[in-house]
Amino acid sequence: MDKIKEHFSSKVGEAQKDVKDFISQHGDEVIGEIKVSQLYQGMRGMPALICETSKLDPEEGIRFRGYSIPELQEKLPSMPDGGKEPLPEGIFHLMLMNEIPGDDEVRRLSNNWARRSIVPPHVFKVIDSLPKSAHPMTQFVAGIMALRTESEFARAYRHGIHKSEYWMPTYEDAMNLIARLPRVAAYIYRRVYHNGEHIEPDPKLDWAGNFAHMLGFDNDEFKELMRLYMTIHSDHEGGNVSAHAVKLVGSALSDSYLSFAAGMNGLAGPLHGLANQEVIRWILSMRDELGGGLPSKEQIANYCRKTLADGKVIPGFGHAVLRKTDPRYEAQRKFALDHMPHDEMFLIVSRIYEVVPDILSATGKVKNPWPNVDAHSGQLLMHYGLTEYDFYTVLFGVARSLGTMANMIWDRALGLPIERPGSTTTALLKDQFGK
Ligand SMILES: CC(=O)SCCNC(=O)CCNC(=O)[C@H](O)C(C)(C)COP(=O)(O)OP(=O)(O)OC[C@H]1O[C@@H](n2cnc3c(N)ncnc32)[C@H](O)[C@@H]1OP(=O)(O)O
Ligand SMILES: O=C([O-])CC(=O)C(=O)O
Repeated sequence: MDKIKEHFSSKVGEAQKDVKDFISQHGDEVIGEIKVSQLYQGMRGMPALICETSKLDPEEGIRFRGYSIPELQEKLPSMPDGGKEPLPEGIFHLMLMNEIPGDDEVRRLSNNWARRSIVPPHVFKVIDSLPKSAHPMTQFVAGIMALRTESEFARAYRHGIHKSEYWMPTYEDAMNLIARLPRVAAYIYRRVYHNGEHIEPDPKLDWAGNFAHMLGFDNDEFKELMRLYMTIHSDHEGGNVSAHAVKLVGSALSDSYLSFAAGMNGLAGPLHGLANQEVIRWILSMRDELGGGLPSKEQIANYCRKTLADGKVIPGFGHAVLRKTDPRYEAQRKFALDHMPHDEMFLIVSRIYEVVPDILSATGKVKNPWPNVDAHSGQLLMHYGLTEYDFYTVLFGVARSLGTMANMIWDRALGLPIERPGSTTTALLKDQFGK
């Protein structure tokens, strides 16, 4: 057993007992009521899941195991040679172990993932069999499904593993998946946008630094951006579409590959992760229509009104839970202010921020007029030359493996059952409430 697994293993027994005792003491307490309207509104506001790794507060935004993003930027280890941004290895350790790691623990994770990172050749063949025009998320999901031949959980289950040990092969699958995703993602990027000129991994680099390297961006500032990007996109409590899909599919004891692919299919929807590519598409088409340059506030306002009149959403704004500017947006804005305050796209994104909330509020129906994480990420990537926005959601997907896989290991360790909520019909509800 590797040291990381041993460390996790030491936490399992106590956590199992803690949850069991808690349920036996408080299992009958009532935590809320459900309104009819919530059944028609995407179950908004109904606590229905356990997710230990992070919690979203509507006003404050995300906290990972209790820590806000600025706190993580201060407390999580960064690169030893003057790095400022948190290493994604650190947030994974925090989510899995519920402890802020030290430099040694983060280095151990980097090395562990580097050792696990070899992608079997058939995965590349599966990706190569798709047309290059297939959306990068289609290629990504195909690659993840092809990786499934390596599932240790599927193999162990077939051989009759005892249920108390499910978390062990799940840990192996989760760690292997996280280790291999950057290579799969970079392969897709180089295949589609750089004539298939692939770049070999550099196992001496950290996980995000190596990812940037394989994508073809060896500039140190871009690597720092990738570390921040991977950290802040890693998790957003349990109910968002991608995390919930991973959890739901995983609850049927589908392995990490099947479950993560399901989550990625959800992330590829334009109301969820794909919004980050839609933001850049929307800005570029606004700029084209206005003949280039920095649009005035009035021009942006007119373009927003036209978008709404056409029955479309303004991408990057609004949120199902948040009721203020997303702290992930703020972290990215700070990165832009520190590194590229005069970048034209940044100035456009900033001006959009000044205009859109009033326009969305004026509709009288949008519950949160403020920007979310997706309103900013594309601008930062564009600045460093990663301009192929159809690829952006793949980056988001690689990051989301950290939270969803930490959760999956815990779900198996706690022996959580198959998910099976009830459903009802409008006719039955009408009967219940006297028509
Ligand atoms: C990583 C992430 O997934 S972050 C979210 C990324 N998605 C986007 O940025 C897409 C744009 N935003 C949206 O579509 C929404 O705000 C969502 C999907 C994020 C949240 O949806 P909901 O919780 O249903 O939002 P809300 O309750 O405020 O919706 C009420 C109405 O306002 C509309 N609305 C919400 N946000 C927007 C927006 N940005 N532009 C236009 N209309 C909006 C909804 O479409 C809905 O209209 P309807 O009553 O005609 O159907
Ligand atoms: O929380 C949500 O519903 C969407 C979101 O911001 C995320 O998953 O990062």
